[in-house]
Amino acid sequence: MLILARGANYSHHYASMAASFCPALPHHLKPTPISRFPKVSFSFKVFSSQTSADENPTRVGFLGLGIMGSPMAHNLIKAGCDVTVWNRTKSKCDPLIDLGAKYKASPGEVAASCDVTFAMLADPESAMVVACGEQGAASGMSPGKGYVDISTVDGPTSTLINAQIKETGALFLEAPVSGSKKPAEDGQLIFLTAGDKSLYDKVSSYLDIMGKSRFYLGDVGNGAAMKLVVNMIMGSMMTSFAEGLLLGEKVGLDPTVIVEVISQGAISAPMFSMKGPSMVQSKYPTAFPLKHQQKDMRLALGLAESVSQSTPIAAAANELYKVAKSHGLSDHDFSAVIEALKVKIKD
Ligand SMILES: NC(=O)C1=CN([C@@H]2O[C@H](COP(=O)(O)OP(=O)(O)OC[C@H]3O[C@@H](n4cnc5c(N)ncnc54)[C@H](OP(=O)(O)O)[C@@H]3O)[C@@H](O)[C@H]2O)C=CC1
Ligand SMILES: O=CCCC(=O)O
Repeated sequence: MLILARGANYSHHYASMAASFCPALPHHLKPTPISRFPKVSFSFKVFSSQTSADENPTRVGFLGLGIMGSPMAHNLIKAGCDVTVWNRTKSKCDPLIDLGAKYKASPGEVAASCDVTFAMLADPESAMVVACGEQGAASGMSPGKGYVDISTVDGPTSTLINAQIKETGALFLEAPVSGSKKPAEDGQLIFLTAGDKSLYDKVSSYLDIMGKSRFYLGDVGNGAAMKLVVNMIMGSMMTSFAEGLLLGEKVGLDPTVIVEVISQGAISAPMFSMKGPSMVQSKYPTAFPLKHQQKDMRLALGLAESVSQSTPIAAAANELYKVAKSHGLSDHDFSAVIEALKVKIKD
């Protein structure tokens, strides 16, 4: 029997379910008060009252162990899941192997040895090659298995990967996340999923280990679109914030006070409060690399183009990210875009 429930009301039930097949759930994943989950959610969380440990996948693959993938895989291992990892740069697997993860030498071998495989890759190109390239995950897929791509990519890329995975008889779910390095470490990500509903149901307990909420959005492409819309807004907000800080400073205001004033008013946002103090000191410790934010602006502009939607603010913001990249700031946090506005034009 399927039970449909508003997310907030059934958090205890979810944690119990996760606990049922990931025995060593850490304290924060044990059944918790409902305050851990959003009070209002426009999505329904869906689960089956008949779900049991036996019906759930028990061997989990994880491909791509960068800033996000490493802590996400770490949380699965900490929760007692049977995790097999792969990363292009093998050394990034070592800390997880030390924690008990298994290792395979290619995405295809991971997929062949696991029931469900998650992938967290940099961009459309790497997501494609890891899923569909030689020795890619698709080469190890077969009926009964599932592939969950968490990377931020565009809808057309996701659709191509879906088609390749489906040809093997396996299921596909796109599941990009909102939330950055710290939420990934804390298991507080927001999953924006679309694709095979039965795979969504099958992996929901894993999503609940890595995240605080999840949305099922229907057909493949909707998760990617939601993620790109959110990140387009975020990228434009950051450039606007940077402009304001620099303008304020130039007219003699203390930028630290500007950050404080903003934090108390209608435009307060966690992003401004978290990143503002370090931006004021021209420090950009990387949580979300600037090159990925620029990639997301580019993909969002492509999405807008595909439906003839005007997005002039995002287009202008994208130019600043491009300038910042050309100044060698790709691997800094995306808040380093402020440096693009400090660049002096030579006489
Ligand atoms: N950081 C953040 O705050 C967030 C990021 N995202 C999105 O998540 C994804 C991952 O982000 P993040 O972890 O920050 O990025 P990182 O740059 O830290 O990690 C990228 C991963 O992709 C792998 N990779 C890159 N190119 C290739 C390739 N050609 N073949 C195989 N593997 C490749 C890297 O392997 P290697 O280690 O060998 O380089 C690494 O595992 C991106 O799509 C990003 O937009 C989403 C939400 C938040
Ligand atoms: O894609 C990156 C998102 C970063 C965030 O949501 O803080």
